[in-house]
Amino acid sequence: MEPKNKILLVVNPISGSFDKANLIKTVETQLANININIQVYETQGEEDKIAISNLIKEHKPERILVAGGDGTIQLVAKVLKDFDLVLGILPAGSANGFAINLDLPYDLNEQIKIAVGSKIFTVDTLELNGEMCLHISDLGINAELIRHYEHSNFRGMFGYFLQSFPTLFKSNYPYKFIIEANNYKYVKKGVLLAIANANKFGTGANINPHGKLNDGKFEVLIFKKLSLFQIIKTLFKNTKMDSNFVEAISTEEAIITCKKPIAFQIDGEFIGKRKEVKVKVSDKKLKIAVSEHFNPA
Ligand SMILES: Nc1ncnc2c1ncn2[C@@H]1O[C@H](COP(=O)(O)OP(=O)(O)OP(=O)(O)O)[C@@H](O)[C@H]1O
Repeated sequence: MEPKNKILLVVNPISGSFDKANLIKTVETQLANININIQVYETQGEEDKIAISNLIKEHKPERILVAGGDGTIQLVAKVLKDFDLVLGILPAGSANGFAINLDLPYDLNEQIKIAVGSKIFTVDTLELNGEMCLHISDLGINAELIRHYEHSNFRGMFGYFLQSFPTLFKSNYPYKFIIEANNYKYVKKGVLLAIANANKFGTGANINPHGKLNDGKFEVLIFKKLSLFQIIKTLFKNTKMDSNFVEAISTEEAIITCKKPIAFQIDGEFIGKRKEVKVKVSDKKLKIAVSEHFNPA
């Protein structure tokens, strides 16, 4: 019998430091069992957007699956701005911060079932200086850390830890941020300013308890000081944030400025140093396949 559907699977071969051959085989086998044919595209690290876009135009898949980390999900999400297609996610990055917010299971077979399933969740996307952001971006110490990490040979969570020590010593924190939002000008000092569409970092830490992926808003979070105790508490999923440590501004639009250029990252990808970031909720939404039990609380 002719396979009834076609699915495009976009795989990042280097994300999360593991070989994707087994993953691809498992997806192929499981979907062949339900008569779905897949086409695999392995990212190259350049010109991927145009290649994926051309594959969609040529083969007209009914759904896109992505196996990679936040950077790969974001890459595919950018392409999907031009197509009305649902995205299924097979988390295969080092931190998988965005997937954690969607409560996807750890088991690959379960993930595949969900990725081709019928429950769809529509999420907001943000525009930061015109660039798409799905999850969390920041200015300051975490972006600095990602910059060092990208220049190192380590991938995976361990890389973050190794890089954190030189980063902390080299940074010029605290920074002074001016945030124009809700018809108000806030002047704040902090080590890190995060722009959060979602509420959880890749560690599972709930840094933004008020964040909802589909509320038409985002939060600007100012982390005031580098407190080892607070950082450890945050990493262990503490949901009550101490206002001496972090402050949140909820808004639909914001202009963030600082006197000197500060390290800036979007969804885990280092962008460069910036003095101004303009943020707004985009009118482009993203449709994602989620578990039947998913509740966007
Ligand atoms: N074939 C390739 N060779 C080298 N780099 C690649 C290739 N394909 C994609 N990339 C790079 O991979 C990065 C995206 O990785 P991604 O964020 O998905 O994984 P990760 O960093 O392991 O996970 P996470 O973001 O969840 O921590 C991008 O910088 C992209 O340029």
